[in-house]
Amino acid sequence: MSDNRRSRNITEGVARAPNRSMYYAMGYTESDFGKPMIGVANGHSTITPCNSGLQRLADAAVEGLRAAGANPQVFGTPTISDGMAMGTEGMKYSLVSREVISDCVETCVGGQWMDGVLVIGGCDKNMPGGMMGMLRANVPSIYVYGGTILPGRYKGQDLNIVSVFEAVGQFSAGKMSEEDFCEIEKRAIPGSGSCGGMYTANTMSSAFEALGMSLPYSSTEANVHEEKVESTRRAAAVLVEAVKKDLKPRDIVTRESIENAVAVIMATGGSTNAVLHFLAIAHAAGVEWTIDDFERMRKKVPVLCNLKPSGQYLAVDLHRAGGIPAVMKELLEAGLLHGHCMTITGKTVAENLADVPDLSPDQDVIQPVSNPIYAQGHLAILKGNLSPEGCVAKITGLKNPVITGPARVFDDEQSALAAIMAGQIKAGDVMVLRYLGPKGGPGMPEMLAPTGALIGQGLGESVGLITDGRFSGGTWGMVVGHVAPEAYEGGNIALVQEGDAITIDAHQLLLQLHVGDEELARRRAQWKQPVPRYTRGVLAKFARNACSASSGAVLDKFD
Ligand SMILES: CC[C@H](C)C(=O)C(=O)O
Ligand SMILES: [Mg+2]
Repeated sequence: MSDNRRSRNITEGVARAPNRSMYYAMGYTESDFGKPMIGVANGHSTITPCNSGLQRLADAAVEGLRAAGANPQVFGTPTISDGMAMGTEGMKYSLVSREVISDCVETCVGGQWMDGVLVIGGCDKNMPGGMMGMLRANVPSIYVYGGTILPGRYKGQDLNIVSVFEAVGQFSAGKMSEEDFCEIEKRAIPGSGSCGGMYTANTMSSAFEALGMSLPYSSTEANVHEEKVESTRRAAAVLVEAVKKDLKPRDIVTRESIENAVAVIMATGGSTNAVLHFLAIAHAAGVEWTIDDFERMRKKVPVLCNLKPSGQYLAVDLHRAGGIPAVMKELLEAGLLHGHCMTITGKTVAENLADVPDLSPDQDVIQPVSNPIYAQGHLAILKGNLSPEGCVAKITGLKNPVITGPARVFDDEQSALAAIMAGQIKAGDVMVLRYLGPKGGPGMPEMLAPTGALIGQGLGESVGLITDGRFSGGTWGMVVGHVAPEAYEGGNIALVQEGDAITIDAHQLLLQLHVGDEELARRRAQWKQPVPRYTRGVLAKFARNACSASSGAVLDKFD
């Protein structure tokens, strides 16, 4: 703690008297100035069930920091709810909130000259935003995930948020009664906690545990369970030890620990958003990492976990089966993790995993590496004339891994969803949803509403969908996101016309528009960049400063 704000020596200490006086107003006593000042970034919010159960975790963090001899300084971080914003104009603020949260953490830690920070978050963007802020501030930090939600129940079936999105398609296709549709809506979300499948929130929390920035087992605990409160108290004590050792985030987040995180993302079948967020996290950490690194990792890491959206189980089932340590132990023993990487516990990955038991034969959530669900990872980077910078698709478990079909072009999400609901999209079509990228959306919204409706209508395996927007972690099927360059920047996706033939090829990792270069040149000569949808405020700032999705859609990429 090289901070003369707390020293009493007569030269530096005197000048800091006004700073210290402010602390006395907060109940500090003179002896407190010898203790570390540690921030608690509290994501509690009654905006969404993902964050409505965080206050008791913030309280536990404060108790744990005080008990470990530190001064806790609580500040708030905002959130929006992806589930509530999905399919509305509000979803354009989702990725923007990642930047707002990272700026908030960086600003408070830097502005208050904190010695460490414990960040608590729940909904999707809270995790990457918090991690980016911790890496920019680079004081000893720990991430505390708010915890996953328990399943809802109806007619003997587990329910979660994606059940409702898919019910929209089922009901619109006449495959579900109105009574069932209404009951599923009311029962799917039983209380506080983040969306229960291996969707974006659980993907990022699990990845942070593998990265070494969260406590072992903590990423799959349920928000409502007491163990979540207990692990938060432990996280506070671990952080105070890290402050004493000056163990900083950039000592932990390295190219090799990011490989560990991506290996776990592949093994658990995680969200496509992890590609965008880990490009941004690597940028914040100053670590060299490109979109092609995901393809390198996909080829060598198998899918081991049977988890929703395309699998059977939820994060609470993964926790019961051994959690992320059980997955990491399988990968480490197969030589697919770097065991020497340092973690926030002060131990290496291998040391943290030393006492993890073997997989129980009584569970079928986690497969051994010797008998994986899929031999290679599911998150693939596709390229071709529609996305020369690379784009993202989940390619495992597809009945039709190659589709060539006529383009059905939409310049906004709402008209695409309306066409699906009206039965105007047929098997074999390739939907093109564009002007939804970081700049064009703006804000690169997630497309769970149309992809969920396609699944519900039974078209998930026969209709392709490509977009310069993003997908929710609940999306699966023949879908390709993060197409770059985006339409607003004049990418070839902007030149697609209704009926053009498009191929999505999961074997060749190809996204190709079958239109000749001369015709494309003719169309480009006639193309004009549309007027920006927002000219003031956060969406205008994001649109002006966001870089390509193929580099993480960050706002501070100036090189
Ligand atoms: C499942 C949907 C969830 C709300 C989400 O947005 C994500 O996982 O990205
Ligand atoms: Mg989301």
